[in-house]
This record gives sequence, structure tokens and C-alpha cells, in this order.
Amino acid sequence: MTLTIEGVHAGYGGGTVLHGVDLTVPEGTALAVLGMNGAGKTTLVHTIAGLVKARSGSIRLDGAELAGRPAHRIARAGVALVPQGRRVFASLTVAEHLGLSRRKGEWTVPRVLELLPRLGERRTHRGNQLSGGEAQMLAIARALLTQPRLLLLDEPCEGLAVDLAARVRGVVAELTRTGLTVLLVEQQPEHARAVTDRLVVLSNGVITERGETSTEGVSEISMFR
Ligand SMILES: Nc1ncnc2c1ncn2[C@@H]1O[C@H](COP(=O)(O)OP(=O)(O)OP(=O)(O)O)[C@@H](O)[C@H]1O
Repeated sequence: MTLTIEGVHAGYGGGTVLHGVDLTVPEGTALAVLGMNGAGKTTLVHTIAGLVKARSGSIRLDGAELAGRPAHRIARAGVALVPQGRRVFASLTVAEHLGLSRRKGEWTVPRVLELLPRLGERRTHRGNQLSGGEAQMLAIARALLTQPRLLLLDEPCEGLAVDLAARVRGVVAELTRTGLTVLLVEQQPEHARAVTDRLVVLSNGVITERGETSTEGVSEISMFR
């Protein structure tokens, strides 16, 4: 499904964090949102998921307006968020997590475990027994079992060792190949380049750069703004 965001303002209490964000992620492509700490990246994905209310503007999934809908209805429309910091339950096993998240659809537990085999080996482990990389894989698995059409990933490689971060990026790239639409929040341009088609830079709640991730590298992004 294609995500189209136009003129979105959002914030907390009296403060505004997003000052008119516009972006499009065509179906089956991946867009990276880069930006410094505090730029508003998490606020943006939370606003898409309905966890933060858009004060104005439009957020559409294949033309259907999501802005103003409650989070559970946005989830039902096909939007899944893999939150920053994974948020797995310490006392639940991997199998229990998967059972809780499951909805009927093309992403079955066996299919998810085929994509993320390490989780299969860790089925009986509890959340607090998982490594950071395993917890991240579990967070992705949970999101997939909700049968998303748009996957929002908030800094999935944060805090992971280099090899595990590369594995997570490989999984994200694989998901895009299955036709999922992906919006990836990343701090590091070279990580974004490995898995996304395009990128935007968010700075103080506005998009200041837009580019394509070329094979020559993000330092030579072809600007199309
Ligand atoms: N729940 C909240 N209540 C009030 N202000 C918040 C809340 N969450 C975030 N903010 C503020 O909104 C601004 C943007 O934060 P946000 O987490 O969206 O940035 P970010 O780009 O995701 O940063 P990071 O890379 O550190 O995760 C910051 O000034 C932050 O302090």
C-alpha cells in the first residue's frame, strides 16, 4: 500500500514537534527517515500509527485517511510499528509473544520463523533471556504476524553489534522484496543506504533533504527536491 503524508503537524501538550511533514512511500518500496536526536523521527512514526494525534494534515494509506483514527483501527488497516527499544515482555517466552500477536493472514508463525530462524531456536526463552538482536527479531516477528501492509521500524539497529545490525538490515531488505511498504527510521545514512530506495532528512520537524540511495553512496545522493 502507498503511504502519503501531507502537511502533518503534531506534538505534545503545548509544543509542536512536526511542522508540516510531506512524504510518500510507494507500495513495495522502502523510505528511510534520517535525522539527529530529537528531530521528530519517533514522533512521525507514532503519528502515522495513531499513538500521537495529528493536529492537522493528512496521512493516507492507498487513499484511505488514517489521521484522526484511533491506533487500533490504524493497526487493523494494515500499519504495524516496530518500536524503538523493542518492547518485548521480560517474562513471556518467544512462543507466547508470537501467539499473542498472531492474526490470520499470509504471515504465519512458520513463515516468520523461516525468515527469522534464530527465533525458532529460542522459542522457549523468555524476553529477558534474549540478546538485543534476538529481541529485535522478535519485535519484527510480532509486527509481521499482525499482517501489515505498511511496516514502521524505529531505529531497529540501535545498540546492536555490527553483525547483528547487518542481519536486521538483511531482514528489512527481504521484507521489501515481499512487497511490503517500509518506513525505516535510522540514525546512520550508510545503514539506510543498504536497505532503502530513498531517504529523507528530518530536522526540527521539517524535511530538509530528499534523496535517492544510489550505489555510489549517500554522500552523493541525487537530490530531487
Ligand atoms: N511524550 C513526549 N512528551 C513531550 N515531548 C516529547 C515526547 N516525546 C518526544 N518529545 C519531544 O519531541 C521532540 C522530538 O522527539 P522524537 O523522539 O520524536 O525525536 P527523534 O528524532 O525520534 O529522536 P531520537 O533519535 O533521540 O529517538 C523532542 O524534543 C522530545 O523531547
